[in-house]
Amino acid sequence: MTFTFDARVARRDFDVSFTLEEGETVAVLGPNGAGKSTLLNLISGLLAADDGHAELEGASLFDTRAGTQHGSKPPHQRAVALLAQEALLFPHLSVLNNVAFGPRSAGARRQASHAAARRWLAEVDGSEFENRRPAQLSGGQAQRIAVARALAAEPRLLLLDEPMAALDMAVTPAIRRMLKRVLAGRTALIVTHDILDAYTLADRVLVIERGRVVEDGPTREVLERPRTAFAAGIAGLSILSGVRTPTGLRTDDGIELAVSTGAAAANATEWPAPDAGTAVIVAVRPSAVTVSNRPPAAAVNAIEGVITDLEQRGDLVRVRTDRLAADLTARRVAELDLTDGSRAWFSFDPGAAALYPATRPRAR
Ligand SMILES: Nc1ncnc2c1ncn2[C@@H]1O[C@H](COP(=O)(O)OP(=O)(O)OP(=O)(O)O)[C@@H](O)[C@H]1O
Repeated sequence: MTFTFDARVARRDFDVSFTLEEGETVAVLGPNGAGKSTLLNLISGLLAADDGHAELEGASLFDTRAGTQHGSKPPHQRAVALLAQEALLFPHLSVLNNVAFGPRSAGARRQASHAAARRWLAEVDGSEFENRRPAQLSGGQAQRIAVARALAAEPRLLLLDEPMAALDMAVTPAIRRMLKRVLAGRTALIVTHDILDAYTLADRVLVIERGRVVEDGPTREVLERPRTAFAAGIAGLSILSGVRTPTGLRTDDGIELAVSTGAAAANATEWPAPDAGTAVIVAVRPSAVTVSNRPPAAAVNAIEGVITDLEQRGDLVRVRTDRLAADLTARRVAELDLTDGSRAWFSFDPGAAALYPATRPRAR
């Protein structure tokens, strides 16, 4: 294990433990106020835990169990680099000297630190800016330089706090590509609200809610078989929980649903279908859901819902209820006269849903 973390902060109701393998990039997802920044601040040394310990490649970052002599290491001695939303470059230094700052602070001579800085600038496609001042860079260019500066300090763990959130949408694909390159094989945690970042950059996903880890698993596993409403929401799926029956499941509110789990099913589970009686979850894509004003005669799975929200998404409208959501054309929404608070029937084909155990098998 490269990194072990276990900490509590009572005044923030925070209690989180997890480990990272060498070279693993993990996306941290969670709603506002969940504790994502608290986690990064504890690791980087900007916040002290009431109780807990963290170890990076055998070196203790903090350990409340060990008494004062093994207490908390100051941030600059942790071999951890934190990349914030804003680039936060030193305004009075050139780009080259910004990137050379880490190696210089670690004792490298001017020439060696400049050579290292040029290597990292090339890595982020930022060589052409080496003589500029931060004020002469666009947001995307500044963020590239901030990445080079963080990496030039040769951290053993890189923390990224929504690194693309403050950028113009037009530059995010290029920055995401650059991050994919530099994060390959690097031990890193990236806080993001973006499912594309998670898929592109992370091997694994941790979902944090109310100061607790509520999901932890390989990226595809968490985003394609979510167990919590938050993960389902970010993955754009509707989930219903219930108990496995011979033909599908009975939801917690007593609705019988049929779900095909054979190899021919669209979302066949990768492990044997759960036994009857076990707690299961069914996930349905809004694009697979049909909406009608009356109970559909032939539909196997039909659930009546009260519409809570209508959201225009490109050429479709996502119609949400407290149970299922559907993507419909605006014309269809008008034909069905759907508005907030109105009732409708939402149905889906048994082969269009994924059924899986409510508890995730342990990844490791
Ligand atoms: N400086 C602070 N002092 C006291 N409580 C704080 C402080 N900062 C955050 N909190 C509380 O700690 C909890 C976790 O907040 P945190 O900022 O870590 O969440 P977050 O997941 O990073 O949220 P966001 O996505 O909004 O940035 C919240 O209840 C928050 O109100």
